[in-house]
Amino acid sequence: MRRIHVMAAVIRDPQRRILIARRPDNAHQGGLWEFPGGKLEADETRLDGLRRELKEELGITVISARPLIDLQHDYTDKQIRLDVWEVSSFSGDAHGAEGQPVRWVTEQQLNDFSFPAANQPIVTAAQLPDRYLVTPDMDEPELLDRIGRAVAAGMRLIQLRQTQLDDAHYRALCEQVMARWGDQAIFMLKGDQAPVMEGAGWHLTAAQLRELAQQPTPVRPLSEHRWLAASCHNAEELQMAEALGVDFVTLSPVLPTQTHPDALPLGWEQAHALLTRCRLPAYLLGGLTLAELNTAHHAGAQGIAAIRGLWPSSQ
Ligand SMILES: Nc1nc2c([nH]c(=O)n2[C@H]2C[C@H](O)[C@@H](COP(=O)(O)OP(=O)(O)OP(=O)(O)O)O2)c(=O)[nH]1
Ligand SMILES: [Mg+2]
Repeated sequence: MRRIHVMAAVIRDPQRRILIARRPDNAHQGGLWEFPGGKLEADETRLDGLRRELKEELGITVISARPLIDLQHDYTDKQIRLDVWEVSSFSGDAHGAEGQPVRWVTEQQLNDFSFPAANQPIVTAAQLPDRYLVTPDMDEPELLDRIGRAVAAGMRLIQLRQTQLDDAHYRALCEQVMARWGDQAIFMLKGDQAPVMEGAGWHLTAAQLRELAQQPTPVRPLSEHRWLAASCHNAEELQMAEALGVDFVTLSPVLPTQTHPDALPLGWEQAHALLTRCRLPAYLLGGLTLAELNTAHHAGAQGIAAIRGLWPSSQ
C-alpha cells in the first residue's frame, strides 16, 4: 500500500484558539473532527499543498506557518503520513467552504472532541509549547527567583532537575514551586516523588522508561490527565516511550553539552531520521538555544529543551 502524504494545520487565532472541522459522514474517518487539510499533490511543496488545502476548505490565505508534528499512521484500509503545520497568521474569514461544520476551541477543549486514531499526538503537540526549560542545580533562593522570572516571561513547561538535593529536600522544593506557579506552567518532576505530587507531571529517565516498558504487561504509570515524559537517546527508547503511552519525549544529545561531556552527539541529521519514525512530540536537547528553534521545527521536533539555552539571565 502506498503511503498517502496528508498536509494538515493547527490554525490559531490571536487568542490561541484552534480551528477544527468535522469530516463528512461518508469520508474516510467520517463524522470525526479533524485538523483541516488534505492530500499533497505530486510536484507540490509541503507548504504549497497546505496553502492550497486551507484555501479550498476554509477560504483562508496562510501568512505564516511552520512544521508542528509529522507522523505516520497505519489504518487497516490506508497508510497515511500526517504532516501537520502550525498556522499562526492568515488572512480571510475562516469558514467551512465545503459545507463542513467548523469550530474555534481552546487547547483544553480539544480533549472533548473525537478525532481519528492517528490524531492523539497532534492534540498533545497543539497543547504543548515549543520550549521546555530544564532547571540547573542552584541554591534555592536564586532558583526560585529565576523560576518566577521564567514563568512571568511566558515559560509554560519546566522540568525541576535538582540533582544535588536528597528526596526530602527535592519534595519540599517541588511543593513550594507547585503552590506558587502550578497554575501557570506545567512542572515535570524527576525521580520517584512525582507520582504522589498531584498536579505535577513526571519525566522518566531512560532507565526508568526501560524498566517500566519491560514489565510483562507494561502500563502507563500515571493517570491520563497528568503529563508523562521520558528521556530518549535512540530508536529503541523512542519506541518504548510510544508503547508505554508517554505523552512527549526529549531526544538527546543533539550537540555536545557541558552536562554530559562524554555522550556522543546525535547531530541534526540523525536526530531528524529518528524523529521521522517517532510519533510522539519530541523536544531536542543538548547544546541548543533559541537560535536553533527553527532548525529543530524543520527537523520534525516539537521544539527545544535546554538548561542554559532557556534559563533567564541573573540580571
Ligand atoms: N485533514 C485531516 N486528515 C486526517 C486527520 N486525521 C486523519 O487520520 N486524517 C486522514 C483522513 C484521510 O484518510 C486523510 C486526509 O484526507 P482528506 O480526505 O482530508 O483529503 P482531501 O482533503 O485531499 O480530500 P479529497 O479531495 O480526497 O476528498 O487523512 C486530520 O486531523 N486532518
Ligand atoms: Mg480534507
